[in-house]
Amino acid sequence: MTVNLSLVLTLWFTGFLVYRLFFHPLAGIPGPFICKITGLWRTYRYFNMTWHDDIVNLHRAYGPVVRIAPNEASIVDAGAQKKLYSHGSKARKTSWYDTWSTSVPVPVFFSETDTKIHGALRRRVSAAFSMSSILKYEKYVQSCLDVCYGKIRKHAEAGRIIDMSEWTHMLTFDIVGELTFGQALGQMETETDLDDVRKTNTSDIYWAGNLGHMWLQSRWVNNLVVEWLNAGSPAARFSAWVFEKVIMRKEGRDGSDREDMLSHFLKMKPLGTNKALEDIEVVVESANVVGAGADTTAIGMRSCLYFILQNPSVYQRLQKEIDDYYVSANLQQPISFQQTQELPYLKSVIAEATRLYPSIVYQLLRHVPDGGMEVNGHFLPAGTPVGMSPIAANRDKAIWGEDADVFLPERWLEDPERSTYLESYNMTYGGHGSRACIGRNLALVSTD
Ligand code: HEM
Repeated sequence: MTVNLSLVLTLWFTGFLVYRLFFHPLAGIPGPFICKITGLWRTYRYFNMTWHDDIVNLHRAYGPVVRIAPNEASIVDAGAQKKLYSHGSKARKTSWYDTWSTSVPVPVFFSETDTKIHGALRRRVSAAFSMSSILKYEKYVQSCLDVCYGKIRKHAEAGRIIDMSEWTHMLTFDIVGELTFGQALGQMETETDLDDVRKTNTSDIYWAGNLGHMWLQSRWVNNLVVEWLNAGSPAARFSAWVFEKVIMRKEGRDGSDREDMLSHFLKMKPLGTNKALEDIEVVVESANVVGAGADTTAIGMRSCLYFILQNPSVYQRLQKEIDDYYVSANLQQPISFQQTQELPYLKSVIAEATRLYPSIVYQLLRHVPDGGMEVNGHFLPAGTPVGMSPIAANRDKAIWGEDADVFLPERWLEDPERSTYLESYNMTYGGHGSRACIGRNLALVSTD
């Protein structure tokens, strides 16, 4: 009996290996041997936080289509990019995104895979993210910048070392606080991680993102046992923090009397026709802004600072462009976002820095749409999970040229046609389709 069982298991395992290696629909796609057998290598690299290098190296080694797990291919290809991430794309998000929804009993528009429901969810909040809405809030962004500069100046004058990674993080959390809840989150004022909101949010993103490919996904960390042992899982603590803010606003206890994103969310129409808007729907949307907007924008700012400080000539040219503008416009107050749009070099430095180090580097997973897709001679059947990593796409030499890895703001200034072409392939904000970043305007106003 024991012999028979081990024989059956051996035969099953051999058949399983032979299928994955030779007969699977993705068998002909190149990639590391281990990835043809298991997805654990990719998941390990996600956890290891080296994916930004791994995925670029994989494409350099294996070409535009790489099998990164038995059932998953990574792509960098101009045609595929348009099919997956531009307007009118029929490609749906995969169940990897469920990892962001597990603790919430209502649809979340970041992770919703049904295109109709996603469209309705996105439409009801899109006005709050439009450029005209964000520009109405610009004075609150500026007030955060004033606090930031004032504090940094004081530390600099006292000869202290300033950790700009920390300051950009505090700054962007305060900005999203101003815009979402009508008040800064006290990060810069106290120079601490007040309420542990940054730590909780970072930990939530780390676990949810990395557990997305695993069975049970983020339930490994968002469950009653973890909550009991740890006074709340990261997601539960983060939601509870947002929930408290929503309830305080509803009960008039938060002291805010101005229009902000939360007031927009409280006026949203519920999705079901004869239902009342539930508090949890408002919590989800508010959490989206803080969760998806603060960390990403801080990373964008760090990318810009990194390249400016690494390149003294860029620093000098930028300084001159800004100084000249102040003189020619006889500007007495801080430059506004719309005025920064008249500074081509500044815009190109930001575009180039965030191209090379985009804030999100994981695979933006989609199912291949009906009819399948041909990429670089490989046929990918309909339904196959495929994805592009913004960093791999943004360093694709076929689009960006042999100098794709070089920081070259001038590439955006060569001629307007070339710059429009490059922007149409820029994946920093997830492409240009219906699932691209809704917070891009806020990110730009904060960074510029
Ligand atoms: C530099 C800053 C930012 C970058 C680089 C960035 C990048 C991205 C990317 C790549 C996606 C696509 C994700 C995917 O397909 O899996 C995305 C989606 C999204 N972003 Fe951003 N983001 C930034 C700032 C923000 C801000 C400030 C907010 C909120 C105020 C925000 C809210 C969202 C939301 C809600 C989605 C989901 C959109 C949907 O599925 O329809 N992001 N972002």
